[in-house]
Amino acid sequence: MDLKTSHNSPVFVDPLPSLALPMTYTTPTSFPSSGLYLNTPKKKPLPSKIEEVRAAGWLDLMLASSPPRKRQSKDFLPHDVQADDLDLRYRNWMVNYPSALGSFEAITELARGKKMALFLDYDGTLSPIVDNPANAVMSDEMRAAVRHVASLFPTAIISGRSRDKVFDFVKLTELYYAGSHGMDIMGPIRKSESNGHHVECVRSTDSEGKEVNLFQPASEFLPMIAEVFENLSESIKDIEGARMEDNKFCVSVHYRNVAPHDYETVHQRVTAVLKDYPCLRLTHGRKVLEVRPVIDWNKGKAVEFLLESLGLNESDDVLPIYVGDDKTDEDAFKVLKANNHGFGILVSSVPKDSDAFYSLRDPSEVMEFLRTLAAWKEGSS
Ligand SMILES: O=P(O)(O)OC[C@H]1O[C@H](O[C@H]2O[C@H](CO)[C@@H](O)[C@H](O)[C@H]2O)[C@H](O)[C@@H](O)[C@@H]1O
Repeated sequence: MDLKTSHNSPVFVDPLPSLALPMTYTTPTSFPSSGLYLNTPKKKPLPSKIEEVRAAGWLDLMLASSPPRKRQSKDFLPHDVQADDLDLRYRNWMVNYPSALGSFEAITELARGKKMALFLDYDGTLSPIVDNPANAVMSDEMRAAVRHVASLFPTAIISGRSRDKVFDFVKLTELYYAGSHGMDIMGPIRKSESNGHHVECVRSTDSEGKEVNLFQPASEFLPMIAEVFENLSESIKDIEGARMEDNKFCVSVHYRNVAPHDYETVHQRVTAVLKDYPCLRLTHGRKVLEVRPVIDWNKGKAVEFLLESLGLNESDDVLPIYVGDDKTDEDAFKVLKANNHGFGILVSSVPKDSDAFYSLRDPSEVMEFLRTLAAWKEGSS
């Protein structure tokens, strides 16, 4: 999908294969009017051949998504040779994406004399990937490591989950939280009232009564998201292992526990429901299809927004670091790279292309990195 609006308007480019739709759709009765909203042009029916190719693209993504966890991959590998091959490929890949732990000295060189700001994804970064999303708890050790860095640097968690849910897992009041892929941000009261995004914030209070800014650029989509959640739940209810998750401004359709021969059915059912919702789009994460509003907002924009709120956006003496494992985190890596302002760290145990600069293998390495960062900061101040 490649929607480009006229000059001065938001641009949204989605690198993923387009949905095999909409063939036709009805205009929703309540049409969100947010300035961030991108009008989807009416599409002509596509020839069925192209539809098949596009659907096949999604199927490939669904099959390839999310590497098996370590224990499982050993079960699948018939020979140690294959494990060695994987390891060799990983080590070759690390030439381009060096370990943030192995390169810690270089990172501290970059950080010297600068204010650091930390942005952390949740699933797959602070908690390991598990079969049931409700069980993706954070360990006490990880919580202590996050609390420690948050006492030393401004720290935010930016997750695809709803903000409330991610807070329930993390339970730390000293952080900022952005849920629903950045569409629900509870951040500090902005230092400057001028804002390049021309967005509106609402004053609110956090769980401790502290004054905060609440920014929800997709709030007009809430009724539509609630409706699509119901329709999708109904539509996939007979697919064994498929699971819905309500993330407030977006919806997840999980297929981690679905048999691979049913992946196509999951995709078909989801796209069939979405035909009636042209202002919602589908993206793909780790064994999850994510439905969200077509607005020009993502984790990258959330990082820019939070940096601005913290008064850290226009200064050369700031080093933002974003740690994440998923495709949606790439938007944040891209922003830091494009602005030449800080860098991303990709959490991955397999080689993959990324706009991150460094890598870490898994959440346990993330924890070690956070601890090392805190120890360095304390030792240097
Ligand atoms: O931005 P994130 O914090 O990484 O959230 C992205 C999605 O994460 C969760 O799903 C993923 O983790 C689950 C628990 O380990 C796993 O079961 C699932 O297969 C993964 O895709 C979350 O449940 C989703 O709603 C988020 O969109």
